[in-house]
Amino acid sequence: MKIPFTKMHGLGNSYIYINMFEEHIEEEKLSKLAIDVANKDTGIGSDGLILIEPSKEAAVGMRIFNKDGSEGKTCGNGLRCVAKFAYENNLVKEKTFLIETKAGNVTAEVHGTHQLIDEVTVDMGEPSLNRKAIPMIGEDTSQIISENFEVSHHPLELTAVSMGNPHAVFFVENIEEAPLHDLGPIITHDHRFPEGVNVEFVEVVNETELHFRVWERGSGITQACGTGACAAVVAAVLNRYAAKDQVVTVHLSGGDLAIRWATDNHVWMKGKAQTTIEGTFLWS
Ligand SMILES: N[C@@H](CCC[C@H](N)C(=O)O)C(=O)O
Repeated sequence: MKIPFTKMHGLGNSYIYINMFEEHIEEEKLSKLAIDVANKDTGIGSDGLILIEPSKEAAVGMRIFNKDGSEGKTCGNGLRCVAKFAYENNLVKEKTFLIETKAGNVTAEVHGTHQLIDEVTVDMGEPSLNRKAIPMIGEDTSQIISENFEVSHHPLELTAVSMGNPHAVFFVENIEEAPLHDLGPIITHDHRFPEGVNVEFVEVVNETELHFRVWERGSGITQACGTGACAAVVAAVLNRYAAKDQVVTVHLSGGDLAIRWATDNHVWMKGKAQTTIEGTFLWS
C-alpha cells in the first residue's frame, strides 16, 4: 500500500499526518499503522500518527494515535499542525475555524503570510478538574490539588487536570533533577488512573514562566506536549504559582508555548507548527 504523508511537528513533538480527505485506510489497521510509521528504524520515525479527516460538525476532524498504537482523544501540538495543514492545503478558506476531536470541538486561528503558516492559536476549551473526569479511581468528585501521591517510595504531590486527556502534574524544585526517566513509565500506568495518564514535571521560574518535561501516555518522553503545557498552567494557577488571565510562557524541551487560562475558564495556547517532510510510505 502506498500512503502519502506529511511529517509535521510542534516544538519537536512530531507526528505523521495523513490527509483522509483523499486517502482511505481501514479502521482496524490504524493502530498498527501508527506503530509502523512511528518506528524510526523500519518506518518514518515520529511520536505517532494523526489523521486529518472530513467532519460533519467542524471544518476538519483530527484523530491522534500514540507511538504504541493507542488512540488519544486530543493533542495540542497536533491541533496546531492540523490547522496549518488545513489552511495551507485549502481544506479551509478562513483563518479561524473549528477542528473536531474526540474530546470535543476547538477553535483554531492560523497566523502567517498568505499560504505559509508559522504559528497557530487554539482555544483548547475548559479544563476538567474533578476526580471522575480525570479519570482517577475513587467515588468523590473533589479536585486533586497537591494531593499526597506516593509512587515507588517517592512521596510526591499530585495536581490532576484533564484537557480532554488526563494529566498528572508534579511541581519540582529543579527541572534537571526531575525523576522523569524513573517515574514517568511507572506513573503513566499507575492503577489510580484507569485510562493511564500523561506525566508532567514542572519547575516554577516565576509567575509567568514554567519549565516543563513530559512522559506521554503511549509515547514516552517527547520534546513537547501541548495539552500537557495547558494542564501545567492550570495546575500552576490552582496552586497559586500563577494567575488566571495572564500569559504564562512554558519552556518545553523543544521550545516555548504561550498559555493563558482565561477568566471565562477557557485555556488558550499559542505556538509554532512546522512541516519537515512530505512523502509516500510503502506499507504492508
Ligand atoms: N502530544 C500531545 C498529546 C498526545 C496524546 C497523549 N499522549 C494522550 O494519550 O493523551 C499534545 O501535544 O497534547
